[in-house]
Amino acid sequence: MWRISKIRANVVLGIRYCATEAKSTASQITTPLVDGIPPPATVVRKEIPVVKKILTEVKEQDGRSKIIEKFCVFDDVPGPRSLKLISNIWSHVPALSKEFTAGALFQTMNLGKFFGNLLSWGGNASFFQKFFDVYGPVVRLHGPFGGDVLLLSRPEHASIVFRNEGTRPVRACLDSVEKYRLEHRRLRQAGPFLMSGSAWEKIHDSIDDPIKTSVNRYAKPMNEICDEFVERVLNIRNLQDEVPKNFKDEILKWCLESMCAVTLNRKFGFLDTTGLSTTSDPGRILDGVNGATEAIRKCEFGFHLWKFVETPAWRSLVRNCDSIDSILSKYVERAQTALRERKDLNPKTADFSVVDRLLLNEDVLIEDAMTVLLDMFIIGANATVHSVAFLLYHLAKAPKCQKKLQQEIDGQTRTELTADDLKRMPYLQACIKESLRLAPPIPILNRVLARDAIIHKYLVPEGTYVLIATHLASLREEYFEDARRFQPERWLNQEVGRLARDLQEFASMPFGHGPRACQARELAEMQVGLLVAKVLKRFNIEYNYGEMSSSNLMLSSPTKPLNFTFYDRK
Ligand code: HEM
Repeated sequence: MWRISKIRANVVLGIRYCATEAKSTASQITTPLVDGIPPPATVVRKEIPVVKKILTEVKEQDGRSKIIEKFCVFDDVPGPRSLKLISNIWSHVPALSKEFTAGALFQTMNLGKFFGNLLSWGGNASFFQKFFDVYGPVVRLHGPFGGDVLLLSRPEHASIVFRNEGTRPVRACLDSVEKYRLEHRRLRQAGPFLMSGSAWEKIHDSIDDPIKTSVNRYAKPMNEICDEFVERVLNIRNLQDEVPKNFKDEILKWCLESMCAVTLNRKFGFLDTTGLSTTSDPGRILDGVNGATEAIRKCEFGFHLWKFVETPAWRSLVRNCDSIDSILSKYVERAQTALRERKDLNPKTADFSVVDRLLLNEDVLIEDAMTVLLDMFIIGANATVHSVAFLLYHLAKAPKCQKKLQQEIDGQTRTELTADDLKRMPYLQACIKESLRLAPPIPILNRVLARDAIIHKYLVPEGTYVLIATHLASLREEYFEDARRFQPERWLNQEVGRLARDLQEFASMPFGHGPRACQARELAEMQVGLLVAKVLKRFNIEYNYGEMSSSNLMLSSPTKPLNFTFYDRK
């Protein structure tokens, strides 16, 4: 087999023809707004310069030549010219340059004055849509501080990226959290979400089994915590049966309690009927998670000034992460002491939490276990809360679907549901998938290409940083009929959407793909499904405040207060 790099090294035949002058045309489409992603309104579509495809001819060993591929070189990938200009200026400032940094793109985004109307974005994937509307399905951004970025969204392109991500795929994100751990705390690891290479593989393997087995092991406490959540709703709703505007905090409390049960096998009392004292451990964890999330969003978005000076957002990140760390480390140390006193240390026969299992692993230090915990409590919890919020919202807005789901839930006679029970509820599973299709908590995946790949007939070199706006693909009519409608039934059919079977999985990827896909997918699906099943068993839900969308590319969250109305079911 000829490798692409070899092809490049060989003869490249053909002449690149001059680009035609860019013209502008306008098109108008009106479809409803979904999750903050407006359909392309008045789009000034640039005519992409026509570049003649290049015939690639390779010399075979016997000296004969053979044309094996047609492609365009990477330089031909269209993208905003002004960025190229900025790139040239900034390339003279090597101190700012960092390869593969996700920040490059977000810094780029802030240079909005160069894009005129492109700047009017809502902080979510709609920004990317504007690039695609102007430049087509494959867009190259010349990162001003180094590291070009390739923007994609289509399933056929995503499938190529994932085929070429290698066995230890590299994902780049959350530089601020990485700096906090590696430079500020001087830990040896940045955490499972952020690490790469063999260190990532080691920690990945060490948490895989503990997380997966916790799904069944902790079904009982997870059920009890969902029941407490239902009680909490009864306690906090007003005379009109509406819950307070800060209901997102209640979902976060449920999620953290559930997370503590699984990771530390311990009850914290986040959902206590008497409320949470801000000085209690659960109160401080809640504040810490909220504060850290906000600080990370601020740091990751816009200019990464905190890389050079201590900005208020950076200080807040440090303060909040330190606070969560100091509380949780107390419990991790207690878990370690308890383990020393235990006689049966065989994970197959004894009952161990995720943290116990990590501590029993000789390769894992306490500080490694802490980074795992913090990733779960900040990144995992935010994704779960977002998923629950939008599932409740979509069901509230689709009463027929809500009723159909309630019928399925009522068919369950057991009060304590296991992951298997939930899997046997196809409509519930379809509702979860559909809600995640419309509002994925992580709307953009990223990878660094592990080898050269041909994407849309462009030869994209190894090492290119690729952003895949998977959310935008999920909203395309080409792939899903009536794509902006919450229609769980579509997942019950054999043929989902309009794509060939091998591409269907790339049209909606809320948990990512490949070796770096979400490690807690089963756990998260269990938690979300269980909570919604318990809530709908007890209540009918309404949401009376218009359309909800989500903001932020990093740790995204609903844009409106979640003051649902929970009516008792008759
Ligand atoms: C419904 C809720 C959740 C969603 C939609 C979600 C989604 C994702 C996505 C999209 C990724 C990146 C995948 C990729 O780049 O291909 C990811 C990674 C990850 N998630 Fe989740 N997640 C959720 C909940 C959780 C929870 C609750 C935990 C922990 C208890 C968790 C732990 C992780 C970890 C450790 C990774 C990094 C995996 C790696 O890089 O090796 N997630 N998640």
